[in-house]
Amino acid sequence: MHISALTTDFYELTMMQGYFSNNLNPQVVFDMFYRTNPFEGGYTIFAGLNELIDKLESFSFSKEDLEYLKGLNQFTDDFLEYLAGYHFAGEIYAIEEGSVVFPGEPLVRVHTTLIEAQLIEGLLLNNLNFQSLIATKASRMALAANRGLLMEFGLRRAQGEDGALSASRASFIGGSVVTSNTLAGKTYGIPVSGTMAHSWIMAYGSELESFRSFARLYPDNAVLLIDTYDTLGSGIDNAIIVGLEQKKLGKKIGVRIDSGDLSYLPRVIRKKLDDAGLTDASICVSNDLTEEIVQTLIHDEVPIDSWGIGTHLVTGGAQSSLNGVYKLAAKEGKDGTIIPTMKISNSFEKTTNPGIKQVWRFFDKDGGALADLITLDSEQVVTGKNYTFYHPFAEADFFEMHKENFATCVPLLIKRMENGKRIGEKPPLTEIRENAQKGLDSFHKSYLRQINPHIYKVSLSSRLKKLKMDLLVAQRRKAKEEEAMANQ
Ligand SMILES: Nc1ncnc2c1ncn2[C@@H]1O[C@H](COP(=O)(O)OP(=O)(O)OP(=O)(O)O)[C@@H](O)[C@H]1O
Ligand SMILES: O=P(O)(O)OC[C@H]1O[C@H](OP(=O)(O)OP(=O)(O)O)[C@H](O)[C@@H]1O
Ligand SMILES: O=C(O)c1cccnc1
Repeated sequence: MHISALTTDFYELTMMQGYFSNNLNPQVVFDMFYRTNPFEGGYTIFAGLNELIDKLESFSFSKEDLEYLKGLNQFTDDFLEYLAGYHFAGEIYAIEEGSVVFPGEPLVRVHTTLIEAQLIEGLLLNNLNFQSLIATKASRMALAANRGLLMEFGLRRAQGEDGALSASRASFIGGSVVTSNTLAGKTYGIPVSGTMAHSWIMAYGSELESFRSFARLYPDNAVLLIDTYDTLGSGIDNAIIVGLEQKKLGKKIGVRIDSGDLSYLPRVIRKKLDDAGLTDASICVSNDLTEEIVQTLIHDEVPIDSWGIGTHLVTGGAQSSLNGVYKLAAKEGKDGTIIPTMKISNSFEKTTNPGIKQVWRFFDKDGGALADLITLDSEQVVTGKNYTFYHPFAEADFFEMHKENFATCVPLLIKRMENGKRIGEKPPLTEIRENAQKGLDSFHKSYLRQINPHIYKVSLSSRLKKLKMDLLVAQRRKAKEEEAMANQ
């Protein structure tokens, strides 16, 4: 999957040229993390990683790309020559794609040279932010639908056809079952499916004739759209006529309702289908569905078997982006040692966590997730020991994780790329999807609920907390000394 290395913010290139000409190119570690869960929810599904790895493997500048850059008259021949030979040669540590993740945790660690690390920021954030947003939205919709059949119909409403394609991938990871986007079927192996448009019915002389024709053509997947003229006046009656004909052939039908009161209509239609002996006919609904509408309909026990959702699934609806960022966490000093770095902000919440870090997830004996601990990578976390979990922002808050209270602890960041190449096999999308479903199952449902979810605790180890505080104090002392010097 070749992506031009011009897929970068222009300031990366100007900074890179500066580093290049000043001979400033130490080894660095960048972290990708996000600060708040989307949709006011309690979690995020991490998605986009394996596509990012594919893209990084071939991220390079073509001859035309370099000519374009030359034409901007801002780059030296030496630097352009360097770019001509550029390919990503770093290491990537990342949490497994499909995992349930939380704010503040490093989801990806990039270990490479400063110049290389800078170039990939836009590509990395674009892939991970968007796909994680949509996978999370899909999982919320699938949970709201009580794991009912979620059909992704987003192509016509997504942000560009490329946005539609990656949204189909992410949505499948999060919990949709089929896509209407045929290219997503071919590209990712997602099952494709669909019903029929109003134009099908309107193209025929009669609604009945159009239903009959479709059912004969596609006897194993005939979902008849019953709201073109009059849902209760003609649509359902014609669907029942065709349904009974198909039943004699040993086939079942479905109906789709795309307008009207989606709480009232399915109940009436279910009764009519059942009374006609078509108890196995399915009911699909669509029309600007949101997770809130889905949840309300499920709560009201409306008899719906499948949900066709486009707009609010593939765009994120009310929230159209995830706020993932990419920050320098460590750099190589002059003597080759690794120096932890942090972005110090006036707000403690925006102050980053320094150093090369690991994330450990603690589980109880039944496999239930208890809390996550961010540690320095050099720390060993084992069972049979007590751990103090420090609040990431509230300086005086902590709790004790006693050794009797957890059964296992697992490191989440694993090396996925070395020398710019993927380690191991690329997992099939179905495996990533299963990982997401298994991950969700390991959390108490209070963390997953749509409104006011319980806050899952992500904490700092005592060593990481001490490093952070030491760096903060050192930085403040330095600032005070500089101020005093300036006032002399
Ligand atoms: N992320 C965190 N890391 C460490 N300590 C935390 C964190 N969040 C909360 N605490 C501390 O843990 C204790 C319990 O926290 P809080 O009251 O927020 O959670 P709770 O919802 O009541 O607890 P629980 O989830 O155990 O039911 C408090 O002392 C609090 O300061
Ligand atoms: O509503 P969404 O969640 O985006 O889902 C996709 C919608 O696309 C189709 O409608 P179409 O574009 O034909 O317009 P319509 O609503 O007028 O039928 C379909 O009938 C759904 O209603
Ligand atoms: O197959 C369908 O029913 C479908 C596909 C895309 C958009 N709306 C509906």
